[in-house]
Amino acid sequence: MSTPTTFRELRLDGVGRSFGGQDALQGLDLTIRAGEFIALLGPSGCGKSTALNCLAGLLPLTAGSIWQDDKRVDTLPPERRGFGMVFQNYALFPHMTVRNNVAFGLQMRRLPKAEVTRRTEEAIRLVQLEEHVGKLPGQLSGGQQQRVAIARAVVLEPSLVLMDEPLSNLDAKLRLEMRTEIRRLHQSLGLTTVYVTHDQEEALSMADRLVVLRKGSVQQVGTPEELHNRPRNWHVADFMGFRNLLPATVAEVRDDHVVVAVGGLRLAATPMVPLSAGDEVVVGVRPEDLTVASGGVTGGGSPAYGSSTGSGTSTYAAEATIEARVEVVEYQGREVAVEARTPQGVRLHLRTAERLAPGDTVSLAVAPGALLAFARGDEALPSGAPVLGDASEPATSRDGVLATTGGEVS
Ligand SMILES: Nc1ncnc2c1ncn2[C@@H]1O[C@H](COP(=O)(O)OP(=O)(O)OP(=O)(O)O)[C@@H](O)[C@H]1O
Repeated sequence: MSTPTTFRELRLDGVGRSFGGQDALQGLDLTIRAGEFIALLGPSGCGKSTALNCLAGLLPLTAGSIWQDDKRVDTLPPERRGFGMVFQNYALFPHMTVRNNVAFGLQMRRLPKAEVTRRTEEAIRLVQLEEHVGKLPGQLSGGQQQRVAIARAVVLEPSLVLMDEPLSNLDAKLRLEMRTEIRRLHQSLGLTTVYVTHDQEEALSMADRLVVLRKGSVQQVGTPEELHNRPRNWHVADFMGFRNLLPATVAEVRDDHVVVAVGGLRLAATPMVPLSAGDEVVVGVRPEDLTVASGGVTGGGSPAYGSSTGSGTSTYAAEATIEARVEVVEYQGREVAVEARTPQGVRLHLRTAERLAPGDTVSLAVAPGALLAFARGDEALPSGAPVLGDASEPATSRDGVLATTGGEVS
């Protein structure tokens, strides 16, 4: 089956939608190139589904326009846009077999019987459901049902496929399998796909480009690598796994980094925006970029993991370190997720293969370049953000600054 993409690009121009005067989506500018896989990503209520429904034609716009090359399409009804849709609730016809569910759209188009049969069989083969063609949806697993929904959408050879959290009803293992499956179909059929999810891992692993939304506004558009390495602001960073977000003050501006005062510590950070001394910022680092310094564990806690003197995993042992006391340890297979607190009251999240136990004291180092500094803005940090002691009074001298900029953030 070939799915000819019938446009070069689809352009959203200042697209907005409000409900009773409240903006659910505002000023969405986005150009989707044919063949791209775009993920709309963001927390619940940020406007992802609104954006998708505007694209689909299920919601009229209250601002802006949508263009397929030179043709305006936001004024067309859904059925004339030629887009395929796959939703979280796959809404298959329960009394129809898999074959008939997939064939239904083609029959509605009154295509010749032989063509309906040929295209239906091909779509079923693509989603690997040949053995199940005669079954009713109720006789299939959730993943198989979702495959039927995908076959039903792609059999119509849509110019654009819209997917709204299609995997959220599936268990963790199936979700992983279907991710690969959807990506494979996207590639092999040459589809153009817009995929809504709140799962950053899903978005990063599947999409060519991500659009991060927050409160109805675009925060950043970029490739997975760009968003992962250079989140534009701390809201995007929060979504990209920077679990440690701390309010801080810029103490000094140096050539390629800034020194920030944070919870009684002085740390070197990579500025994500131009900064001056005295600026209020948010600094962020991922749990996996906080490493336990060599020989940096002192036992003393409960034996949940067996307290350890730790052989150390850090390559930055020569640098200054942050002392913290382990409070919570969660087993996560090869690694543990740890919550620890500094004497100044800074709560930190880290991931480590060290066998830590609550009560242990650890010396932590920040991986070079991994601490990023963002403009503060006037919004509260996310709940669960580390708790601070006194951030205004650096306790350590200039010599105690953690050198974190040995490796540039690309
Ligand atoms: N029909 C509606 N009437 C009024 N408000 C609405 C309507 N649909 C959505 N909203 C509001 O618009 C905002 C964005 O909703 P939307 O469903 O697009 O978010 P979302 O990012 O898809 O969230 P989720 O992941 O929870 O589905 C929310 O504040 C929501 O309450």
